[in-house]
Amino acid sequence: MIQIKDLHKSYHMGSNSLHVLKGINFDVKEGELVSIMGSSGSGKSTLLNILGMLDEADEGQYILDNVPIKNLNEKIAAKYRNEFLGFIFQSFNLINYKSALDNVSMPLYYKGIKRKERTERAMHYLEKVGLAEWSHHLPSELSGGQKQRVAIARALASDPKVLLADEPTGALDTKTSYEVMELIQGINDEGKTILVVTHEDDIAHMTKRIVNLKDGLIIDDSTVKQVRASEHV
Ligand SMILES: Nc1ncnc2c1ncn2[C@@H]1O[C@H](COP(=O)(O)OP(=O)(O)OP(=O)(O)O)[C@@H](O)[C@H]1O
Repeated sequence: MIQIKDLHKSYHMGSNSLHVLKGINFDVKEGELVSIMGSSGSGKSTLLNILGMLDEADEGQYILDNVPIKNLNEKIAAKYRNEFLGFIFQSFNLINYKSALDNVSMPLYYKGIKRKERTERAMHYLEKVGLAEWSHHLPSELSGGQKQRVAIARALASDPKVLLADEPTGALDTKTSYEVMELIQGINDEGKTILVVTHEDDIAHMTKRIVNLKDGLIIDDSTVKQVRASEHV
C-alpha cells in the first residue's frame, strides 16, 4: 500500500538548513496497523506530512497504492489525498458550530455526494463509533473521547485506503486513550491500513508494528504482540 525509498527532507532557514529525514525506507502492506515513534524532533510529523501529501520530500520515492507521489499538480494531489487518505488529529479538528453529523458528512459534500446519501453514510459511521444518539450534538457538548470518535467517523466516511493518525490520543486521559485505540484496533481488524504517530509506548504496543525514528533515521522496525484494550485494566 505504501512504499517509501530513501526519503530525505531538509528545512531551510536563511543560510541554515536542517536535515530532518536522512534516508527513510519502509513499506506498509494493506491491512497493517503501524505506529511511528520517536522523541520530539525526530522527524515524525515531517514524515507524516509527506505520507499525508501535505508536503513533499526533497529526494526519494513515495508510492501510495501504486501511484508515485511526486511533482503532482495541486489539483491532482488534492484528488489523491481525498481518495486515498483519512486524517485523525490530536486536537480533533472538528468544526465547532456544526453538529457531529454535519462534521462527518462535510467531506462527502466536497466529494459531490448528494444530501440523502451523505446523511445515511455519516449516520452509519457515527453508529460504528458508538455515537448514533449524539449525532445532533455540537462538539462542545461532547467529551474528548467522543470528539475523537466523531473525527474517526469523519475520516472513515469517505472510505480512504489509509488512515493517518497524528497523536490521536495525545489530548485524552489514559482510559479514554485505550478506548479510542480499541476503536482503531477494531477498524484495523476489518482490514483498514492505519498509521499512528505516538510518543507513548503503551499506545504503540496497541498497534502491530512499531517503527522507531531517531534523528531522521529508522533505528528499529519491529512487529510486536498487539496489546488489546481489555488487557490494560
Ligand atoms: N516547517 C519547518 N521549518 C523549519 N524547521 C522545521 C519545520 N518543521 C519541523 N522543523 C524542525 O524539524 C525537526 C523535526 O520536526 P518534526 O516536527 O518532524 O519532529 P517530531 O518528531 O514530529 O517532533 P514532535 O514529537 O515534537 O512533534 C525539528 O527540529 C523541527 O524544529
